Amino acid sequence: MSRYILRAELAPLLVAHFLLLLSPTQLFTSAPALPALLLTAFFFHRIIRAIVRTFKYFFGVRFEVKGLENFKVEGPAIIVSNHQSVLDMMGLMEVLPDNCVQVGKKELMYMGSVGLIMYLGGVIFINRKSTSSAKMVMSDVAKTMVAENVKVWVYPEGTRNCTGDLLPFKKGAFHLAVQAQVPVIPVVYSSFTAFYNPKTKLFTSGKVKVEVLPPIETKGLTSDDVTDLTDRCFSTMRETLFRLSGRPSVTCALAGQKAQPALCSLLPGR
Ligand SMILES: CCCCCCCCCCCCCCC(=O)SCCNC(=O)CCNC(=O)[C@H](O)C(C)(C)COP(=O)(O)OP(=O)(O)OC[C@H]1O[C@@H](n2cnc3c(N)ncnc32)[C@H](O)[C@@H]1OP(=O)(O)O
Ligand SMILES: CCCCCCCC/C=C\CCCCCCCC(=O)OC[C@@H](O)COP(=O)(O)O
Repeated sequence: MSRYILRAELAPLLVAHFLLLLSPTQLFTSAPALPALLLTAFFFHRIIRAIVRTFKYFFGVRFEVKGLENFKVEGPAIIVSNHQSVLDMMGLMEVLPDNCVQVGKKELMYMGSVGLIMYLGGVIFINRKSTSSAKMVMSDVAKTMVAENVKVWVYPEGTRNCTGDLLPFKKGAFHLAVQAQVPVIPVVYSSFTAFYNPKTKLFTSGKVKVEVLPPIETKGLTSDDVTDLTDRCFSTMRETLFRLSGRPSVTCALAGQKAQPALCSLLPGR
């Protein structure tokens, strides 16, 4: 089992933390608690996923998912998706494949219990302010994800963006895919703008369309191909985002070239 996933063996401590009933000593000495703790550790990901998936009923958000079969690639992969708000965590759990960890900014680790859940869940924390340190973490991940058969979920925009469009993609996810020679699987969530106001953080009920797109192979690609790969993925995801959000399609005349937003912002429909 993966080194990342194995962080979940600490999950029983989290249960105690929440329940505030048992001290760590009691936790480990209490014989009746042991099976429950082992079960929690073993099923940690499933438990968290199941809990977060219930949130949609309280928030009135519904998800319509297509293309889940595209996750059925043999072995590891990089999953890239658009990131609009913290509500994405519900969308993440709707489709999250097994043995998949996410890349997150390191500040999230210090969010108390939620940070602890993320740590235990195997989130790979990076320092966005230091490209060199983020690159070092990512190249370590490139080695271990193959050895341990783990999929890695990255938000290539690098920050939340609820404008109905995509921000320029950072290249880390694509370097990672090329270094590990694993496919990139794009996942697109339709725009929340119809039901969510990121400034006031107020939202009404709404439906989110999710599409898992076919894997993009990286076998044989080198670091020289990363910019092209990033642009290709950006164009495909942007077209899908617009289609799912019912926005006029961008047949980006520049898509075959460098289709990053600096250029696409010049197009009609923005
Ligand atoms: C069921 C289980 C429950 C578990 C618990 C629940 C889990 C929920 C967790 C949810 C987590 C959600 C987290 C959301 C976030 O935090 S999003 C923010 C953090 N994520 C990211 O930032 C990822 C995207 N960013 C990147 O990939 C960046 O590229 C980064 C690596 C951070 C570097 O940033 P920056 O310098 O700003 O970007 P550039 O892409 O422009 O890169 C600069 C140049 O460096 C080159 N580069 C980049 N990466 C590499 C690399 N790995 N190797 C070699 N070179 C690299 C890049 O090419 C640029 O150079 P050129 O311009 O091409 O010359
Ligand atoms: C007994 C257990 C009870 C469990 C309850 C479940 C709790 C939920 C668990 C895990 C999911 C929480 C994840 C919250 C992560 C927030 C992600 C997020 O949106 O971060 C912002 C970051 O991307 C970008 O930051 P900026 O836009 O640059 O600023």
